[in-house]
Amino acid sequence: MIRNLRLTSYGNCRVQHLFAHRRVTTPSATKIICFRMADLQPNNVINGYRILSVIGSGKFGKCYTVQNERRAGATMVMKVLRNIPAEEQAYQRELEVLRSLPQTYKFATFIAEFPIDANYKCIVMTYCGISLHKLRLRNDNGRFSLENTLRIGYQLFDLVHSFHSFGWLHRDIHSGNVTLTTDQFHRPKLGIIDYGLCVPRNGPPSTDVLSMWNKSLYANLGLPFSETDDYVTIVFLLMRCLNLQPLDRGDKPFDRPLFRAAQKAQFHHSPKTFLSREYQWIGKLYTLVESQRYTGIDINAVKTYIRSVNRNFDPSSDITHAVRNGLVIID
Ligand SMILES: Nc1ncnc2c1ncn2[C@@H]1O[C@H](COP(=O)(O)OP(=O)(O)OP(=O)(O)O)[C@@H](O)[C@H]1O
Repeated sequence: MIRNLRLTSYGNCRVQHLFAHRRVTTPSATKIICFRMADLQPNNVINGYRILSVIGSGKFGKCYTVQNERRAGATMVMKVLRNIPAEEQAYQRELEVLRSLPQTYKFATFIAEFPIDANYKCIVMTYCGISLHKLRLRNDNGRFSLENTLRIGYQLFDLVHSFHSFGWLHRDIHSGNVTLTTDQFHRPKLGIIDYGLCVPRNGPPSTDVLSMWNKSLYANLGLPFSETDDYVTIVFLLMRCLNLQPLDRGDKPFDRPLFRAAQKAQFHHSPKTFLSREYQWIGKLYTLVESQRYTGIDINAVKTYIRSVNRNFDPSSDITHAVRNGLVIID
């Protein structure tokens, strides 16, 4: 305990010292700045935000939960990113999307932005809860129940539809970017985060090759990204919820883009051959979503189909969760 306190206060001094020097504009003062990621420890204060804990790291940086030091209350997220040209576009896009979205539990929204030094910068945004990826790994069998998977699918089609209505295609929907949060009535709901890969919905066609397991065949081939490609990723996310990896059979080089595209093409042609009998519904859901590629999604038709998977069960009901050893879990 005492050791922790010492470490914390060392870290605090260092960061405050750093900001004191940032206010001085002489060249010699600039040289003193020597921020390291290691300075971001629980209890340190950066620009008025007190760090609570690390919640994740990704391609672009590290994320922390923080609280405003002066107005303790809501937990927020601080994303710390390296200041390098290769990441500038994603950084600017994330800011643009955060600023454009309405204040709701469904999406992260903008709170603040500031540089730490010449090498690092931060975005502070609203906190949207725990990712489905983390929640799934809390279960011994690494999966959610069929009922909760259907509830997740039922909600996600509406959620992505709502995201599109604000003018963006997400392009990176996966279980690490979908969170379990609560609405204003404290009911469990899903949220979508991480907007660095977004493109405007009605902008110039985006033809990046997105060669990833959870992306559509079309995105893997670099064809213009459309709403349908975001919806197709929901189908792959549902497979993950059930810990299914039908495209990655372990015996082939699935990590190679060309091989992956070929596998995707086979799946696209005949999803049922990749899935056992109890999971045929996922293949049919995939085909239903893809069949609407050129007509525009009919969300009600998709939700009606999800309802039909188990007629004794209502997928619009709340996702069931519990607390085990102090951690929220979804069964
Ligand atoms: N607003 C938020 N609310 C809750 N958790 C968040 C939020 N933003 C980020 N996180 C957490 O931090 C993790 C990494 O954040 P994010 O996905 O934005 O980073 P990234 O560097 O863009 O990662 P990726 O590899 O997914 O592109 C997320 O998986 C999530 O656990």
